[in-house]
Amino acid sequence: MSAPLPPPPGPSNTRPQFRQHDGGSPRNQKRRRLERAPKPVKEGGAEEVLQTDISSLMSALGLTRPEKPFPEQGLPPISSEIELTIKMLSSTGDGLAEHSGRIYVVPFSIPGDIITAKVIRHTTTHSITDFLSVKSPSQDRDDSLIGCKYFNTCSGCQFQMLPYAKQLEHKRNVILKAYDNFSNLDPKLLPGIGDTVGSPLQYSYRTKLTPHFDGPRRGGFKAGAPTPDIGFMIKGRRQVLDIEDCPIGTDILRKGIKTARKYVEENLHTYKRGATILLRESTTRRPREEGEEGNTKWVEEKECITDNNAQTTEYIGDYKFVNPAGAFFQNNNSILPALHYPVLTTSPDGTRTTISTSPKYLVDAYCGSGLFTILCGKNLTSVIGVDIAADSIAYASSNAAANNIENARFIAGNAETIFESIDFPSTETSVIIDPPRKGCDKPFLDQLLEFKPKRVVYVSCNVHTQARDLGYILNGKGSGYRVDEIRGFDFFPQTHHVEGVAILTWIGEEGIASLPEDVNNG
Ligand SMILES: C[S@@+](CC[C@H](N)C(=O)[O-])C[C@H]1O[C@@H](n2cnc3c(N)ncnc32)[C@H](O)[C@@H]1O
Repeated sequence: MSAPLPPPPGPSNTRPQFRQHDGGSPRNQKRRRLERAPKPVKEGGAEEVLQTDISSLMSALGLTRPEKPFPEQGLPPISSEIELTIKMLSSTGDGLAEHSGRIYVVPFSIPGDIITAKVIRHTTTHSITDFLSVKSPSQDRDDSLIGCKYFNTCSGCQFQMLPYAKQLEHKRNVILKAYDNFSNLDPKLLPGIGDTVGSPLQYSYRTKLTPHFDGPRRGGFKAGAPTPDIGFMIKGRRQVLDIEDCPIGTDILRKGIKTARKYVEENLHTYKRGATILLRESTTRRPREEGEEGNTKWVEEKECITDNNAQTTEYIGDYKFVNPAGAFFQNNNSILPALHYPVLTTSPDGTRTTISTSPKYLVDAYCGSGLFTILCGKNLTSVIGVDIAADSIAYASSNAAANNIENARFIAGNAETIFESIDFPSTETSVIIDPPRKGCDKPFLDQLLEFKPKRVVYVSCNVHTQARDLGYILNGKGSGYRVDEIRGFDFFPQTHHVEGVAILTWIGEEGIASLPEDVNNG
C-alpha cells in the first residue's frame, strides 16, 4: 500500500534558486577553504564508496587514472556548464558520467539522462558538478513523481524522480556491489541478494527530522537580526537550505517544522549560536469507544516533540516503546513490523527455522532501547541486551517490563562486554547485531567468533561496513557459518540509504565443505 503523494510540485526538472549565504570576509573564506582540505577517507564511508564506483566505471570504460597531475589536464573551467550523459548510478545516489576520458559526478540524475551540469570542482580522479537541468530524460525518470519543491537542491533525497520499484532494484544492486567490493569474500560463499523489502509508506514516513541553522560569526543573534536559513544542507555545499516543509516527514512533523521555524524567528535573540532543532513524532493511543468510527481498536493521536530530554512513545503492532526523544530509535515506523520477518520466520527453503522455537536464547547486541529484544523475545527462554548508551539501557529494561517480556536483562557497556555475562549454550543462541554505521569493532567480532552462536542476524544501516564485517567473519574463525540470506529493507525511501539484513547459521567447516556447489550463489 503506498501513501498518497503530496500535492504536485512546481516545475521539477530544473534546479530552483534558493537564498544562499555570501562567502563572508576574506578571512572567513580562507578558513572555509582550509575546512575543505581533503579529510582522510573513511572505511565504508561515502567518499570511499563513491571512489570505488568511479574506479569500476573507469575500468568498464577502459579509462586509466590521468598521468598528468591535476590541474594540468585541460579541464573545463570551474562554473562552466557542461552536457553529460549519465552512465551509472553510484551507491551514494549520484549519477556518474564520462566526458573526455574523465568521470563527472552529477547529483539528482540517473543512467540514460542527458543533463546540463555546472562544474564545481576537479579532483585528481574525477570532477564534481551541480545538477542544472535535464536535457533529455532517461526512460526510468518520471518527474511527475517528485513530491518536494526542494528536490534537486536539498541533500536529503536523491531518488524522488525514480519509480519506487526501480529504487528497490537499485538498492539490491547497492548491496550486491557492497559484497563485491568490500567483503573480500569468494562469491560462492554468498547467497544471491534477495529482493529489497519495500516500505509501506514512501512519503510521510520519517518520524524524526533535525533541521538546523547556523549562527552569526561571533557574538550571538542581535535583536531584530534577520532569521537565518533553517533547514537541511544544500547538496554539495556547506550551506543550509531554507526549508518550510519536508514531505518524507510524517504529517505531524511537517506541521512541527512550521511551528519550530516560527519559534526560532520569535526567539532568535536568545540563541548564542546556530542550533539543531529536534522534531520527533510521539503517539498516544486510547481504546476506540463503541460507535466511534474507524477500523482499528485504537484511536491514535500524534504529537511533535522538540525537547531532547522528553519522552516519546511509538507502537509497533501492539508493542509499545518509550524512548528519550533525543536517543536513537529507527526512523521509519511503517516498515518495522517487517523486521519480524528476518528473525522470526522460516525461510522459503526451510534452511532457517524460527528463533522462537530454536535457538532458545537471544543476544541483542547494540540493543538501543530494546527494539529487537521486545519484538523477538517473547517465546524465548532468555534474552540479554547490551548498549553503550546507559539511558537507552534504562529504557530497554522498562520497555521490556511494560511489554511483559520477563526473560530479558540488559547491560550498559561496550558490545563485547556482553560475552562476560552470557551463560547460554552457544548451540541454542541467536545473536542480533545492529551496530552504528561504522560497523562492529574487531574485539566484538573476535569474541562473537569465540562464542560461535548458532545463528547471527546482522542488521545494518551501512551495507559496506556490514559486508566488510561478514568478510572478517567468514574468512576467519567464522568459516563454518553458512550465509542463508542477504537482503535490503528500505527504511529510507527516496534516499540512497538501505538497511541490510544478513542471516548466518553455524554448520561447521565440514558442513560448509559438504554443501552442494549451487546451494549459495543463487
Ligand atoms: C543502529 S542503533 C541500533 C539500536 C537498536 N537495535 C534499535 O534498532 O533501536 C546502534 C546502537 O549501538 C549503540 N552503540 C554504539 N557503539 C556501541 C558499542 N561500542 N557498544 C555497544 N553499543 C554501541 C548505540 O548507542 C545505538 O543504540
